[in-house]
Amino acid sequence: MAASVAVENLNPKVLKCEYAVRGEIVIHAQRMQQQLQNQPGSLPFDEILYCNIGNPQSLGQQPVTFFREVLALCDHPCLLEKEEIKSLFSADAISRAKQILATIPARATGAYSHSQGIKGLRDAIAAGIASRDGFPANADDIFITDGASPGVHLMMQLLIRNEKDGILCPIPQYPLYSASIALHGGTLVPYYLDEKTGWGLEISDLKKQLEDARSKGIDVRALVVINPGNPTGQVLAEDNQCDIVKFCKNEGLVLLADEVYQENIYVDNKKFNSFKKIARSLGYGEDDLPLVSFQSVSKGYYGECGKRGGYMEITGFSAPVREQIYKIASVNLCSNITGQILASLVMNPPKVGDESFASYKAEKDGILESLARRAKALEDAFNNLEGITCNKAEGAMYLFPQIHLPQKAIEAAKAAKKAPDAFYALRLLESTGIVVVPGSGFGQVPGTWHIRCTILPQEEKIPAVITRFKAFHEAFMAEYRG
Ligand SMILES: Cc1ncc(COP(=O)(O)O)c(CN[C@@H]2CONC2=O)c1O
Repeated sequence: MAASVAVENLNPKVLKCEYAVRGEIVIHAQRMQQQLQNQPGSLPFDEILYCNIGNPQSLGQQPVTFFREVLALCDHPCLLEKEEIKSLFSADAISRAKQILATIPARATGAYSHSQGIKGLRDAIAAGIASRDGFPANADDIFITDGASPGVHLMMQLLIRNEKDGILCPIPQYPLYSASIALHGGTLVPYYLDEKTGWGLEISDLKKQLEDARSKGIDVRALVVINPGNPTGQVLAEDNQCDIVKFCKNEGLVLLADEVYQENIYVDNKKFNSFKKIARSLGYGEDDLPLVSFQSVSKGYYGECGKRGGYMEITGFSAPVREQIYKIASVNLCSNITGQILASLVMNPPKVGDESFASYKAEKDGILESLARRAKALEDAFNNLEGITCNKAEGAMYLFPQIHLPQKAIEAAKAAKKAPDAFYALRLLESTGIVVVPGSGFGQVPGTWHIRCTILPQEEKIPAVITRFKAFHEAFMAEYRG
């Protein structure tokens, strides 16, 4: 009997969806990793180096002690009754855990919570936002989510009615956006970041792309901005942000501000400004601009990807629309409580004077300073190689070098039925065990080819990554030089 379920009879939106961060190169790497385990010594390297995904703790980064102390105590509250607890946990972690448990009905982290998240934790998140921005934030505007991803999907589900609804997205973009737009049957309206100006965003290009889409009957609903950028690593200048906010207000667009890398800033001449702060600084209030700000516990210096925590702050929507957003959130009942607690902690870390502040700050600074050194070392290494140009990683966790491939390599890729950058990434993997994502997985100016490489291998491994990469690249270019 023919299979009742086959690719041919699946939802075409699922078939259209792509997510390169865990695509064909990574699948091939996992097969090679299995081979290394079964047949040690059978490949020209002894380990696979996953530089494809922003997953810091999988590459050895340690979690922040204070956050984990609080999580442990919240998940096993009877520990708090034991006398020896004082010798095992810091006093401020103990008091923070008690404070958090007091906001959880029945002190039960195993119970469903409010569909937006536990009110006391949303209060803490709102207080953290207000402290960061210098403008008020409201707990009722916060939806705590299982990472930023579900928040993005929820907003695409809300805004996209059919393929005539468009979402303006940066190119290169983080493929959650193209995947979610495809899954919800909408249209991605691209705006190109300018590699020559450090991935700058030109309002004139936004306007041109918007008008072009509208001329084709596309109802453009929203503008996605990823700041700091993934895969591009740029941090937007404040005046550029002001122009973006004004553009959205003037064009009647929802601003979807992806700010998951807000703590990952590596250059002294840039700082993170939330779009909420920019909008309020321009005098725009609730009635001027629908703005959704996404945050996550997966990035920053905490890197708690697997705990699945984050939030979206929703402002500028009418009460009836907010009710619809709440309704969608309630279908999933609630996000996981560990992620909720962690989201409140990253927005309210230890302060000066707290017992844990010194150790917390040492851990935080140590991680961020090391990330900055790794970013610089890899950027310099890429720029010292023939046929590679690489913009600075001002923030986030990635470098996105352009590979100027010889024509012969492009022809070889064509013969292999692969995009040139995927062909290059596969050869890199097979030769060195280094896993990167081809630029075609993020979108790029036609005729340019890139790879995305994380800055996450532990610092002591970076020289080996550079050595291996350099040897491969020089051999590859020699093989295909015209
Ligand atoms: C810009 C951006 N937004 C949202 C997310 C989703 O994060 P969470 O759902 O975990 O909160 C990521 C994850 N970064 C992916 C995952 O690792 N590498 C990446 O490019 C991201 O880079």
